[in-house]
Amino acid sequence: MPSRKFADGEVVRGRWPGSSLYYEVEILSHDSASQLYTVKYKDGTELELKENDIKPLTSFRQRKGGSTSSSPSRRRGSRSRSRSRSPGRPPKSARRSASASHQADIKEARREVEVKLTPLILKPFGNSISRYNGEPEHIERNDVPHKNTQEKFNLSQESSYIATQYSLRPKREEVKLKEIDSKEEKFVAKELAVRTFEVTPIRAKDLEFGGVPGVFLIMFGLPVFLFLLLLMCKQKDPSLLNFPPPLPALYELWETRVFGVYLLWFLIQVVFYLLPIGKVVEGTPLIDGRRLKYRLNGFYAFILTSAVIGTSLFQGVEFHYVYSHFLQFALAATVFCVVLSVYLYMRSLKAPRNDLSPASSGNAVYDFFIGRELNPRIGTFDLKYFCELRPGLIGWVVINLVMLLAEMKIQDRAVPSLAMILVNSFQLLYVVDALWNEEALLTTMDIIHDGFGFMLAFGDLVWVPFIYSFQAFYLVSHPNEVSWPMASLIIVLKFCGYVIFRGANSQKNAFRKNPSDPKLAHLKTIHTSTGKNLLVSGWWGFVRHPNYLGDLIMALAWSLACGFNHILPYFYIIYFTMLLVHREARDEYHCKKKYGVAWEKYCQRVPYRIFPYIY
Ligand SMILES: NC(=O)c1ccc[n+]([C@@H]2O[C@H](COP(=O)([O-])OP(=O)(O)OC[C@H]3O[C@@H](n4cnc5c(N)ncnc54)[C@H](OP(=O)(O)O)[C@@H]3O)[C@@H](O)[C@H]2O)c1
Ligand SMILES: CC(C)CCC[C@@H](C)[C@H]1CC[C@H]2C3=C(CC[C@]12C)[C@@]1(C)CC[C@H](O)C(C)(C)[C@@H]1CC3
Repeated sequence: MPSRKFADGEVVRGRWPGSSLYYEVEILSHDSASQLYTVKYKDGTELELKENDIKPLTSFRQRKGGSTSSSPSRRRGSRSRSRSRSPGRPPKSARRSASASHQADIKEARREVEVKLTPLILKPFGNSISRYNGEPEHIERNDVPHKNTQEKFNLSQESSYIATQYSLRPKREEVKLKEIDSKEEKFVAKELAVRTFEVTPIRAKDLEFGGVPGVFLIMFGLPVFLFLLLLMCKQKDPSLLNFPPPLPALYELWETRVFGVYLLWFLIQVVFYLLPIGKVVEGTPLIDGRRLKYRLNGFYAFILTSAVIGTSLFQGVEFHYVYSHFLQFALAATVFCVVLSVYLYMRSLKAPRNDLSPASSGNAVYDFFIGRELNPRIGTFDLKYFCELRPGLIGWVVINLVMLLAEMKIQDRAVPSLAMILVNSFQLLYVVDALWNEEALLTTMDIIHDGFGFMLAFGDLVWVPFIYSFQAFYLVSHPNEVSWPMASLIIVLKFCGYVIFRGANSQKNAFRKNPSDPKLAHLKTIHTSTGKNLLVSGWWGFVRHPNYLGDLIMALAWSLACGFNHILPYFYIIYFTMLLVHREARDEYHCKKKYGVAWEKYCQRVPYRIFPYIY
């Protein structure tokens, strides 16, 4: 008898751990001692699978959807099909009485659900794009004309029949999980009944950020607020009780030369981004199953930028110009961002529907803000991805350096103050960490969910460089002498925050990359109907957003370095708390939609969102 059933190089279907879904995999090798196959999924993930969890491709193709098997797993599969078929379909009476156009809408809606859910079935990381909490393989597809899609459907239906558990959990947890599963099925059925037509047309959606009035206010209010804050900070006594300084007229702040310098900076970053160095990776699957490619060279861009800045300093380039024209630079960046946002909105009008962001609504003002197109690209140049990490984030570090030099010049110091050194090095660490872990950006809400519009353009290109450098800007004109014991406490605080922030982010990223990573074997998970599991121990069992907690602790350390004379340097932590609390609520909303009852279970087990025992 042969000791192995599948040969190296053979393409088969392998079960995705923790789920009953099968994906195409290639057999890489077989270990005769452990009887495990090493297989490679299409997204590059390599896992070890038991023979039982591997099926030949043919076994999927030959079977028909309407199996009559009476095995428990099959019974479950067929039950689910008939269950989900009815809620996904409008009631018969409604269908009979519906007008032709309504029928067309329904067909369109079904097609949409189909298109959105297809990648969920075939790609292990596919569910992040779904706005829909359902077991996709059970959706009725009678209206789908595409042969391949039908094939995929048969395949995925088949996959749901095979419910042998590839378990990463202790056996007793299985019973609990089955309970969750059955609750989820009911939840899914209910949700389907309510939402089949609601999820499809983007116009029938809840708007975030206070809807149209909210985003209108943000778009006009934030730039004004930014200039007020910078002007206040330049005052000798920047107390909040003082009357806010008058805003200068725009033409007084406009300098074409400054705008030229800003454009030059932007172009340098474009050139660095286009350099063919660094690994190319695939992002999460899009609505149509495509995966965009991204080159990870942010860290190289940072090294090259440092070399350019170092050389310019050595050549005697006057960096003080940036400090003395700081407001002019902020205006140049704002103008650039407005032009960019208009361009993004205009081009999005021609974008195919599949390329639109799940956050877009059909309302022009709202979409201008949130971004209509999900991944606007010029050729391979990804505008959102580029702006998120390059000109603004690296610009923030350069501005901090400008402030450090300005402090030495204005305060006539031979060396920068300890406070300035702390702020500069803490924030440098933060930016380098983001660039080093660039790949993690691909799974953030910004890349997966939000479009590229005014919100991210302004956030990335104006808010980050000019507000996140605010503490360094403050220290230039408001010196703060930090004692060494105080500095030590602040360093410890920053270190604790960093450990939590990095530990949580790395743990989640590693788990999402390879759920059966042996290093994570000690962690408990909750099964979800999407095939992806949720961590319920480790950092993610402490609070539901441990990475936000770490981020906030670090932010506090940055502010503390500026002393207690004014509240201005604490603006960042106040704003950041609001941003993350709001972001957490948005993420929670999306996760609830995605994971349904499993998410509720997670919330029960991990009751606090960000701050243990507080919130
Ligand atoms: N400095 C700033 O201004 C700023 C602003 C925003 C964010 N950040 C930082 O950026 C980093 C990324 O933040 P983010 O807002 O994109 O969100 P995030 O917390 O990294 O990601 C949220 C996603 O993680 C997954 N997830 C949630 N709970 C999980 C669990 N228990 N087990 C496994 N996966 C789970 C879910 O997605 P899936 O299940 O689909 O994978 C969820 O949508 C954070 O460290 C944050 O502090 C910084
Ligand atoms: C209305 C506006 C003021 C909202 C502005 C929000 C932006 C400032 C943030 C939205 C997403 C944020 C983000 C980072 C910085 C701030 C935002 C652009 C980030 C680049 C910071 C470093 C992290 O490591 C990160 C790369 C994960 C992160 C991504 C999200």
